[in-house]
Amino acid sequence: MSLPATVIPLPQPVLLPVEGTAELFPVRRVYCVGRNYAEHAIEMGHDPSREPPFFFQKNADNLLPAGRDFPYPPLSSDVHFEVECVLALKAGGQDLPVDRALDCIYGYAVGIDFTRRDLQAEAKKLGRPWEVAKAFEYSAPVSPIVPASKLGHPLGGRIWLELNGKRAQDGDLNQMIWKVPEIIAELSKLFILAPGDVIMTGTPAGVGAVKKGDRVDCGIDGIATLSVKVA
Ligand SMILES: CC(=O)CC(=O)C(=O)O
Repeated sequence: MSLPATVIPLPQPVLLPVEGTAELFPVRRVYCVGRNYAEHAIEMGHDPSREPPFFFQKNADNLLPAGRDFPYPPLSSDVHFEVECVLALKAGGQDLPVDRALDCIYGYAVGIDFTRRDLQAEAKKLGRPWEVAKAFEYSAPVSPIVPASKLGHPLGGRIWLELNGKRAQDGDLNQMIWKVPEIIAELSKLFILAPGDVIMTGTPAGVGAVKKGDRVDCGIDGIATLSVKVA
């Protein structure tokens, strides 16, 4: 089928590499879970027993495929790393039951939710949205996606991040407050999920600032690793 003529060039699709194949994963939306690990909620000054996790979004074209440097963004002097387990969906729907949620997952990756913490603090103080802190250019480096057909659906696994070779974040996927099927079910109450959606599932404790020249290595044991230079 040929595409209709457009008045401006068509935006480029966002395509992520898939481990073990030359075929690519096309991205539709990027959802993120906030404060999904109790110790991270506490380090950010919140009580996880009183406030459940919540959602926010990044833009699809904020994803930065592996192998590229992360350019330090403008208008911030406090950019933080947050390592996360990333889900890539092959199916979606609305009001999905928890026991069908895993069927929606195409694969898993490790990613970083870079955050302009100073702008986030200001937004929180003023009751404003978080996009300026979260949804900026190149703010989400992500490893190649590993298909669940090869991996299965990991319930646990060490998730870690090293800054210049020193371990900063060290958690386990089994520490998530909302587990992966619950995240998908909760999100599908709010939005119609679809193939191509990507979900960043929250970060464990130990977040911290980067500066130009830093090297960030992160991974989820048994799933993927990712190395990013801050340029
Ligand atoms: C406090 C945050 O930046 C929220 C977030 O991204 C997370 O908890 O993960």
